Amino acid sequence: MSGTDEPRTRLTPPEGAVAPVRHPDAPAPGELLGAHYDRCFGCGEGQQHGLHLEARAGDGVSVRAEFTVKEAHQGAPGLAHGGVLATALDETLGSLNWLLRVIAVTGRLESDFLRPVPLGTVLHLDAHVTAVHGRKIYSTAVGRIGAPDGPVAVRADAVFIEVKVDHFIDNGRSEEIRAAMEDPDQTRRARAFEVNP
Ligand SMILES: CCCCCCCC/C=C\CCCCCCCC(=O)SCCNC(=O)CCNC(=O)[C@H](O)C(C)(C)COP(=O)(O)OP(=O)(O)OC[C@H]1O[C@@H](n2cnc3c(N)ncnc32)[C@H](O)[C@@H]1OP(=O)(O)O
Repeated sequence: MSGTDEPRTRLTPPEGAVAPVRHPDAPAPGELLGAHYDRCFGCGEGQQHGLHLEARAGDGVSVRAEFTVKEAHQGAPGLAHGGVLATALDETLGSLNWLLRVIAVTGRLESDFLRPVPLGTVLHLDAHVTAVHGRKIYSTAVGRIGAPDGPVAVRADAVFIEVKVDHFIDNGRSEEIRAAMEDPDQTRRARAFEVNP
């Protein structure tokens, strides 16, 4: 990557960036996206202490997600851990890529923590893609306490970088890759492997 860039400029879409285009086969607004991997710490149903975050498609290239802060997610007593909240933002922002039908990984994630988030809170997250430039996907998210119009507790800006499926094959552990490929869940398989537009 262009290592001389200042961190902040890396979150600003460069000249020539374009508006994101929702894929024609993207799930309809309101539709549940489902997990991309059953062991994902963010969205997997098979990850006992994971966030079990549920994201739904929104209009355009946007998603809405919910995450309930559980006992295993604490940092300070009775409060969500900041890293866990960053994970919820990361997962929500990452799920946007399914509406573009692109596989992408987080390149940069910058978070603001504005209010403490108590255990038991349902965090309502809203995210959308702001721009695309080559393989770079720029997005932003906000998380509110208790209701879709609740007080803002967290927000983040991110750049995701588009990758080929080979990124996971070359870097992941073969055991888990094999298991993921054999997953009988159609949606998960599609989200992981069949993303060619
Ligand atoms: C058959 C089995 C298959 C299994 C498939 C499973 C599929 C599952 C489906 C979906 C998975 C989604 C998972 C969601 C989970 C939530 C999201 C996460 O937490 S992801 C994990 C955390 N992130 C990482 O682990 C990235 C680690 N980093 C890297 O691997 C590389 O650095 C990578 C790929 C990001 C870039 O490396 P380069 O060599 O490909 O590309 P370069 O040339 O360096 O960069 C390309 C462009 O991007 C910019 N860029 C790169 N890094 C940047 C950064 N950190 N900030 C800003 N811009 C960056 C560069 O400046 C360059 O821009 P210019 O084209 O020159 O304009």
